[in-house]
Amino acid sequence: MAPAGDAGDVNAITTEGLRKSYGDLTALAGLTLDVPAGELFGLLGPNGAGKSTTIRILTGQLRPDAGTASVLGVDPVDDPVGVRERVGVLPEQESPPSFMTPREYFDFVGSVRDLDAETVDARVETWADRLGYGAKLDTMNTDLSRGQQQKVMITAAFLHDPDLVFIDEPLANLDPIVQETVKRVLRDYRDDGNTVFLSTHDIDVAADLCDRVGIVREGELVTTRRPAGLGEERLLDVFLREVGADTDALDDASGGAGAGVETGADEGSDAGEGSDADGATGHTEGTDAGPGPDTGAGR
Ligand SMILES: Nc1ncnc2c1ncn2[C@@H]1O[C@H](COP(=O)(O)OP(=O)(O)OP(=O)(O)O)[C@@H](O)[C@H]1O
Repeated sequence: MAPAGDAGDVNAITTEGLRKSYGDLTALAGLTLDVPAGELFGLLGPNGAGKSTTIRILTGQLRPDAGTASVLGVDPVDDPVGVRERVGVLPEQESPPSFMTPREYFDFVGSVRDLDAETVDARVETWADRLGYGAKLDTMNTDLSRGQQQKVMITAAFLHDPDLVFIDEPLANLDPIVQETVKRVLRDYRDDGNTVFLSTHDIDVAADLCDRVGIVREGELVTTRRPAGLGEERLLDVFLREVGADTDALDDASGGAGAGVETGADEGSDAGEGSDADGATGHTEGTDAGPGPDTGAGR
């Protein structure tokens, strides 16, 4: 774990002009962002906006076509293994291996992570207790519920005690009780001085959980906001405006709509037109009613 004093001192993640295309399809169109160490950051965007692509590049699974990135001071393009050694990763909808029990899976992860057996046992006990699935440690993974499998995957992502974790859609398909447990775990982890980078298309999750939210639209970061500092404005309103949503198509925007909305390419976004608070990151920083200007350089 990172020493508590490190929080906010440096950026855990920096990207500059990340671009990625799959054939003719542009998934990332120059994504620039900074995430300070010690922040619980959420990348929020509609389906297909480029969130998973961003995480895959930052975790060294995918090479960008252009642009630069630094993760805990390591370049994920030059040294993808170095990044993966330092961070925890929980991809969307990942399940533990069907032919193992959780305990066997953690032993496997521990050996890959070069952890001794005592350390693995102690950490597994702590995490299983914390997430409330200790009685299932020797049950086949296929016999676990979806929520229990997600808890196993969370434990695996945290097993080597990384300073930074990437989690793609952390609460998808989890019941409200498990969601609250996972939120608490992520907040506690942040409170210990570590960094969380999550992606979601769920505005309520982003608003409730994240210190700061970056809204991504068609492969570009169009604004960042601190949900706690929004005042009367709702993150939903900011999201709908920034992604250029066709609000006429929404039956009732105030009823939690927004996830999965279609983007209109040229409508309603002020991408790139607002004040650029830090001048260096090149993206629009939104009005921040929080403790100070949201420059992306501190919490
Ligand atoms: N391997 C691939 N080959 C071709 N196209 C891809 C590939 N991976 C992603 N894409 C496309 O790139 C775009 C961005 O995808 P990405 O998965 O990064 O979006 P996302 O914001 O994570 O979406 P979601 O919220 O639906 O998971 C989408 O249009 C997607 O169809």
